[in-house]
Amino acid sequence: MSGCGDEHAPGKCSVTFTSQSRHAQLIENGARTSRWKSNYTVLTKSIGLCVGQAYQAMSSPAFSTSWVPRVPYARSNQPAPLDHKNSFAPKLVSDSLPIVGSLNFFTQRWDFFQSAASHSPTGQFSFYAGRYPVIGLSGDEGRKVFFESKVLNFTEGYGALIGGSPKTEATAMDKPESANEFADYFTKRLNPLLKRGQFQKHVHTSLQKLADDPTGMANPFDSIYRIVYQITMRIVACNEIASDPKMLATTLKSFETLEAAVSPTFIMFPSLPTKAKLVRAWEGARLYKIFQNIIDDRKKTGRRETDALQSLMDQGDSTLQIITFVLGALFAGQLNSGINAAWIFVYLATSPTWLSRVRTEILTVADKYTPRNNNNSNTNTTPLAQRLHSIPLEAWESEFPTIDLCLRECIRCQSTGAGFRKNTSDNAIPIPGTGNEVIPPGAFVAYHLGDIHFNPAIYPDPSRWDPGRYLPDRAEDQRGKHYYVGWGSGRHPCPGMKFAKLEVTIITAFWAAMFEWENVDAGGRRKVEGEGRPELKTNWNAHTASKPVGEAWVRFWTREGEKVGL
Ligand code: HEM
Repeated sequence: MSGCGDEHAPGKCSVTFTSQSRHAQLIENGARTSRWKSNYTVLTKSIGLCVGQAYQAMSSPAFSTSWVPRVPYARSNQPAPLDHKNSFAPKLVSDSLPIVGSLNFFTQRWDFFQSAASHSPTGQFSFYAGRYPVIGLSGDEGRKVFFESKVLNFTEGYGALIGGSPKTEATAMDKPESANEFADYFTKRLNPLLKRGQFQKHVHTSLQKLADDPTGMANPFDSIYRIVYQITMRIVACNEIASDPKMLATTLKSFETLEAAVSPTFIMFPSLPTKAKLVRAWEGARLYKIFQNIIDDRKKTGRRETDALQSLMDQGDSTLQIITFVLGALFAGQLNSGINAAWIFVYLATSPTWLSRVRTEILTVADKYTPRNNNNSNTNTTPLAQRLHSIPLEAWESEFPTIDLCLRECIRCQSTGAGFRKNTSDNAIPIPGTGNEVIPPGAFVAYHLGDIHFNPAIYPDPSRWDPGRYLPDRAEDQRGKHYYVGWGSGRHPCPGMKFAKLEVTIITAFWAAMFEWENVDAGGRRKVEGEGRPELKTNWNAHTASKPVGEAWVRFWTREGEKVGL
């Protein structure tokens, strides 16, 4: 494999994704001897194919080399067809076409999962996504296997079924849990960055700019989404981009193009040069180049900044590790955090009860850290938003349980996608409760989060946004194992949760402290909506958290009396 350190490998070498820094070092050495060759390899093998895949990018801390012996098809790039006669794979769905497999998996994902599960006697089923054999899991037992099995590989599952090809002969075969190593690496890098994040300052400044807009109208899926992007860029990446509106816009556009460039044909025919693949290679290369130029410039000129990029460089991380961390954080976090941060405002506008609870919480915490004034009267003229600057990081993390409930419920309502894994072991994995059904070696596995989150038996009236579900008297999420999987569960909990919660909590608190708002149509007319039932609809067939169906507008104005507190 060119440009990936062949010269270091006595045997066959392939590009895989592991968290082994030794491997990253080999890549770096390769890059020094043949920079263009290496860039090209990274571009095609890593950025073009993988950066557009949020989870896979997150799980690829280093574009590393490995040379492992040839292995059976469970580990090969050629998926073997399911053998229903001998392997006890669950029932094959009826709409499986040659070559393309089940088209509804691509076009009507949630409908497809529901229908397939309901037509199988055990609730488990098989289908093909293009040429990939997939076992669809559902129900308590299916969910347990999905989230708990040690031999189901996270990276390879997402790699193939989000778009791109699974990695061949991956070291993950020998160490199925290598993805966790990355999660550890990621958490170690992320946590110190959060400490000096100065979130409040950045959020307040961005919202003040929004307040200057004379129309008093905003699309939260645009403005809040951008604020999340800018903060994420500041916390996990570099000042050069975060402080430059033009670079922010360019990189966000590349990110969105990459994110959108997933087509069924891309998954069905991963080796064909489809348009989606070319777009991803092109945009991925642009992003890669932008970061590489910044790193190179700092190294060449000795210029230093106080930002995440600098601390990663100072810790001796390689360029590839840095870029993988930064892009990985953006791809795993931006969509989920940006979309959910925007939905919170839409939902809160429908619910005076929860908005009032949120405001009470904000005021209580503000009062705790910045009493209204010394003689304890209500005459403090410091704006509430200003007072929020004194709240310490630890308090933002732990003293906003109401906002946390609101976010938790947003995530449940927006969990439209499926999770993926691959059985990379040589053994069939039994699915308990099905008699003898198994996940054959080499098969992919899919679990739709809606199976639990949209289940009316677990979450009554599931399309209604209702944070009270999680209060102790109802505790709908606590009545069974993995009943709430919005932050992942079992073997792959989300390492970005703390960061995402912090971001969303601070944005929500500042927004609610500064503004009143209501959901309106494009002409500014107020929508008539039931509590927790916005007119905007979620596309439950979407593949990830996504912008709502139809245009989303809020009309907002500065809070009366804001200057004297609530
Ligand atoms: C509201 C925001 C977020 C939500 C709802 C969310 C949700 C999730 C979920 C459900 C998983 C598990 C997927 C599975 O089991 O198949 C996951 C994993 C992951 N998330 Fe998040 N996430 C969010 C934000 C972030 C952010 C901001 C980052 C990084 C900065 C991040 C990084 C990751 C990584 C690296 C993994 C893979 C963990 C592993 O390899 O074991 N996430 N996330």
